[in-house]
Amino acid sequence: MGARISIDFLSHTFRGQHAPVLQNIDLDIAPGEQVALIGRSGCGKSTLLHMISGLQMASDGCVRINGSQVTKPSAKWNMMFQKPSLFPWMSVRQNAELGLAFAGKRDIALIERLLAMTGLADKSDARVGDLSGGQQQRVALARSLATSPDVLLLDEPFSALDAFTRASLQEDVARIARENGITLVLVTHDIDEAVAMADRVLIMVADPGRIASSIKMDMSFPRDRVGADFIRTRERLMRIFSQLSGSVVSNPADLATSGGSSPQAAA
Ligand SMILES: Nc1ncnc2c1ncn2[C@@H]1O[C@H](COP(=O)(O)OP(=O)(O)OP(=O)(O)O)[C@@H](O)[C@H]1O
Repeated sequence: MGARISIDFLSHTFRGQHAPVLQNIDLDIAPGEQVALIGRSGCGKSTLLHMISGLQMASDGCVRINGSQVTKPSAKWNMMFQKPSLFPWMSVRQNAELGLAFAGKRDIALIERLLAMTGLADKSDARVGDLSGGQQQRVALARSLATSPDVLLLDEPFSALDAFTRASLQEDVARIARENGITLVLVTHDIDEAVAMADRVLIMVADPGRIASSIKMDMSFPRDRVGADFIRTRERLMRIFSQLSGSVVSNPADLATSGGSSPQAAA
């Protein structure tokens, strides 16, 4: 079942630097909620995600998952990155089993179920090195799910994929997380991705990195990307984003470019 993530007045300054990269992040994410973090390049999204995962500790404040302070990574809150770190010479099944194997466990039936759930049933014995980028991301997803995580933390996991593969993975990950009650935090540059997957979108701004706006996505799942609700919501997000960053965002996938002055307002 999903976990509650509480972030209490978290601030961070990297060693050797004067200005904080993150300042006073105060955030509560409900169990099973799916949250997308969007913001210009360099505003601190990945740093915040790494702090939620326990890969990095904040200089002030803390992250708690189900009330316990996060001090190190855990198989209960799994990260997925843009590049899935898989063993290319091993089979899909062997890679999917790795998370469990590290925990000293084996559950063949579970792995078969996860491979079916992630659309890899007919690829179990294939060598991972022979798969496409999208299929490799599916293997990484199956491996992450094998330890029954409470939380999935996704750092631009689909950004290297073509548009069709990306859309199908976005739908599958959102559905699987929903069906299993997993809390999901997604870092993305892509407004469409945020609207397609999230219950709530958080807009981060830079200098110092902070959450400037929190917007609920009031739409049912699965989301119809060409429907009026989707298009209206995407335009509303782009408008809020443009106001906050002081520069026009005309393309839903163009937050990757840096720029925009330091915003003050919170929508
Ligand atoms: N280990 C580090 N030491 C010093 N500065 C760092 C370190 N890691 C990140 N930074 C700086 O912190 C800021 C935020 O980086 P971060 O990667 O969190 O941004 P981001 O919003 O995820 O960017 P992007 O969207 O481009 O991935 C950047 O200015 C970056 O240069």
